[in-house]
Amino acid sequence: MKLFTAEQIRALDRYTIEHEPIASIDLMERAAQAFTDWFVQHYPASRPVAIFCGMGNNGGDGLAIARLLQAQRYTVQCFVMKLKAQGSDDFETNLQRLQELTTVTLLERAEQLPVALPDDALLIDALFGSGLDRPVEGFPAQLIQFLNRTKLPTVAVDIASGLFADRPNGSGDVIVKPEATFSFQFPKLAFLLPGNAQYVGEWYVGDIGLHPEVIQQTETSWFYTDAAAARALLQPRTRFSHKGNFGRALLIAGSYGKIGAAVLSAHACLRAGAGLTSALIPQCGYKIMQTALPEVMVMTAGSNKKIVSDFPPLGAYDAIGVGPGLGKDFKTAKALGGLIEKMISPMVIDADAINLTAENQAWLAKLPRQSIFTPHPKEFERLVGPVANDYERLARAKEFAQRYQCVIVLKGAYTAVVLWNGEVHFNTTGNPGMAKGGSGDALTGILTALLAQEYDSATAAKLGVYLHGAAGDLAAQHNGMIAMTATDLIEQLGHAFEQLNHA
Ligand SMILES: NC(=O)C1=CN([C@@H]2O[C@H](COP(=O)(O)OP(=O)(O)OC[C@H]3O[C@@H](n4cnc5c(N)ncnc54)[C@H](O)[C@@H]3O)[C@@H](O)[C@H]2O)[C@@H](O)CC1
Ligand SMILES: Nc1ncnc2c1ncn2[C@@H]1O[C@H](COP(=O)(O)OP(=O)(O)O)[C@@H](O)[C@H]1O
Ligand SMILES: [K+]
Repeated sequence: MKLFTAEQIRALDRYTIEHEPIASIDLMERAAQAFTDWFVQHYPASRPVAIFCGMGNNGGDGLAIARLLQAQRYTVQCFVMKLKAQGSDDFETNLQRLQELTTVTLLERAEQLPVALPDDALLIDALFGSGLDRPVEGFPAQLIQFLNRTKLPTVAVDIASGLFADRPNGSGDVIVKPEATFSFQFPKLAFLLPGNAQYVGEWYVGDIGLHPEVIQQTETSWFYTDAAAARALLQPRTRFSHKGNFGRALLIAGSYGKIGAAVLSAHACLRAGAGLTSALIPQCGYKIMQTALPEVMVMTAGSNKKIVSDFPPLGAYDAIGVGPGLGKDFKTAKALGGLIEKMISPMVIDADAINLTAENQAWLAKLPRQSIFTPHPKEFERLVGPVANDYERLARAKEFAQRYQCVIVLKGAYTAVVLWNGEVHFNTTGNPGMAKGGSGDALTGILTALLAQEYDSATAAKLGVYLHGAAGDLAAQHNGMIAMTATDLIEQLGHAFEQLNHA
């Protein structure tokens, strides 16, 4: 699915108005109706509702929502933040329509705050939408601070007031903190960035019927991978397949005390469908791996029993994943540098292999094209240096992926898969139960398995990240987010594939 900037969404609105055609006031009514339909499913009519409206089209939505909720027997109080004499045309029309039914309270200055609200009120924030063009100051900021201080559950219309849809806010910006956001047609880029979590809450998207043709034609480099998008990436496994079709995968992982990382990544590799899974691990892990995973072929190499310090010829493998629990011994580093020089097919580079690459930046030029890096935010900063905010992180990842023709998987909630062609694909699966040691090791195994099955790097990364999160979601259903482990996630991979197959 595509993601668009606020400016592009405005253009899509305009095109729809002109070509559907539909009057802009009717498009606003459609948006307000979509919000209202969602709202009545989530919040009971027994709770009083207070709606705070600005004077642009977001405020116009708020006024229409007030009228529609009243028709659904909600008790609604409506406030308009009056900053100027005249609002947008559709705001004014909706103001008139509402005032024929009920009184609207105008808020113009700080002395009118605090506004008395029932203890069980639900707040709807329709002060500013995607038309926000500067940080909020003065009276609007005081009003937002008041709303946040009430601690009453708040739902944002389209986007929380004060939050920029597609560029960074300043650290002191005043922004509504909603428990949920209901957005029109598309999620905003801002929703997918970790720094904005408190300004988004749970987000939902409602279809308002923007013109499908123009959505298809409008170019973007931002996407998100939902079930339909992931389903389209899946290759069928035919009746006549044999293990040779599904590739030989190798994990290079583990060190003394971290053999578990090697076991987890090899286990995930098996469950993600590699034909043959091998592991190159330190000698001290030999029995552990053979016992834990009899399906995995194990090699040990090097004189130091605690680390992997020597790589035998590895030409026989279709895909190699390196890094989980590997450690950063200088002998390991030397062997890894040699491997990177020799390899020609894409590799998965995770954890300590990322940290070692960060310390040996000369390797980057020699890296097989289309290799996949899987850094969490700290590992990414080791690779490229400090970044100031989520937007800069994405920009730096794009630069890096383009320069070294690789894929960067920026891990976190809404993991971003950044491709060498400049595309960014946000993942939609996963949950905080995965923020636990071992989840990342599982991802490395999955990606290596998909590369071994001849998925190209971009597809492997998008599909693998989706399946990893989907398996994490199933593990959370069965074990709960608190108790679930990386092994639980891996054991759900089969169900995650099945679920996707039938999506
Ligand atoms: N036809 C459309 O364009 C549709 C638009 N919709 C709604 O329209 C919204 C966008 O409407 P608008 O473009 O009118 O924008 P807003 O409603 O976000 O408000 C923009 C107004 O606020 C002013 N403003 C911006 N930042 C400010 C600040 N920091 N302090 C004080 N004033 C500030 C602007 O100068 C402008 O007058 C969307 O978020 C959505 O809710 C929906 O009704 C769907 C259809
Ligand atoms: N809140 C969250 N929502 C979704 N996925 C998450 C969340 N927190 C962590 N994850 C996922 O869990 C994995 C953690 O990986 P990583 O940080 O490398 O941990 P480890 O190395 O301990 O396994 C990543 O794939 C990340 O995207
Ligand atoms: K809003």
